[in-house]
Amino acid sequence: MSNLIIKTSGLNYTFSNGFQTLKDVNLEVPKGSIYGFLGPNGAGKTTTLRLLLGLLKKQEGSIEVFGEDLATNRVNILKRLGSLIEQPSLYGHLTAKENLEIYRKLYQVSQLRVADVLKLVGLEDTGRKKAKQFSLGMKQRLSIAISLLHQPELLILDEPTNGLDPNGIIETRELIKKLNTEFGVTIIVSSHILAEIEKMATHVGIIHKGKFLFQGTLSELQLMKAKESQLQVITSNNDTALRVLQPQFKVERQNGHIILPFNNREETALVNRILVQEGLDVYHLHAQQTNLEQLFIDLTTN
Ligand SMILES: Nc1ncnc2c1ncn2[C@@H]1O[C@H](COP(=O)(O)OP(=O)(O)OP(=O)(O)O)[C@@H](O)[C@H]1O
Repeated sequence: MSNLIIKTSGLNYTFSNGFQTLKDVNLEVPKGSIYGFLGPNGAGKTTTLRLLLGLLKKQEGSIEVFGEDLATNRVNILKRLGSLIEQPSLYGHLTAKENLEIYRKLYQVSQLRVADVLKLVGLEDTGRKKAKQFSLGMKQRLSIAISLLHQPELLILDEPTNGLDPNGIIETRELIKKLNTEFGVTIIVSSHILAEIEKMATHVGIIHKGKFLFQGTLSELQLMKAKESQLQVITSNNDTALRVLQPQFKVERQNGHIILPFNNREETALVNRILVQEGLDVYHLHAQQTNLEQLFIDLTTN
């Protein structure tokens, strides 16, 4: 059996106004991953996630979740997943426990589970405090607690850190990581902030204008881009440096620097050795690590 928890093939989706939002989306979420689903606003993330939950009716392509066809096994599939697409209604005048108690009854889950999820999201000590007095991060953790009541194997979170203050963002991110590493929950989390995904995802899918631009592990993404990274060099005599490096490297002059492709640290050390052996002073030797933010811009503007 495949190790994919979600697999879509050739998903297309057009809204009734004729706007094609998704174009041949092939989403592959491996079991056990934190899958960062990245894309700028309007890229098609929410539409994709709503399709996965059966909240929008599929038009073209196929959707498999847990190896089962969503079209024919929706109820079974939904029993095994939790989601936070729109905020669940929290009752401001009730405590965390009382809020959970309401949803527990709705989902027909054992009473014992309330204490479990409260602990899981770190709200076990909130006692009589009402939800309306919670910080944004605490409210978000309570919302996630609700989606965890029925012990889902898969969690689908649409922009869970959106609108949170920095503390709330950290709390939510740490919770996502904990659910994944300690409890083995596979999580697909959407975001338009690359740096955010970089801090928690194991796998990444980048969507832009309804099309996938990249899908793979976070390190594959970094590796792909690192190949285009550059090493910047400034020495006491750049003409000489250019001459001695030329036989071995593809060197160029640029704005008072010398630049060459950055491949690995060993090559950086070799460049340094060659220059020093030539009697040059090396003032600056800097590998311009491609920052994923830049990559995101590259990937979405091409
Ligand atoms: N009900 C609708 N009718 C028509 N167009 C829609 C509808 N819902 C969304 N769209 C359009 O589909 C595109 C994708 O929207 P979607 O919400 O999936 O994007 P997103 O990546 O989740 O972005 P955001 O973070 O802004 O929600 C957008 O251009 C949006 O305007």
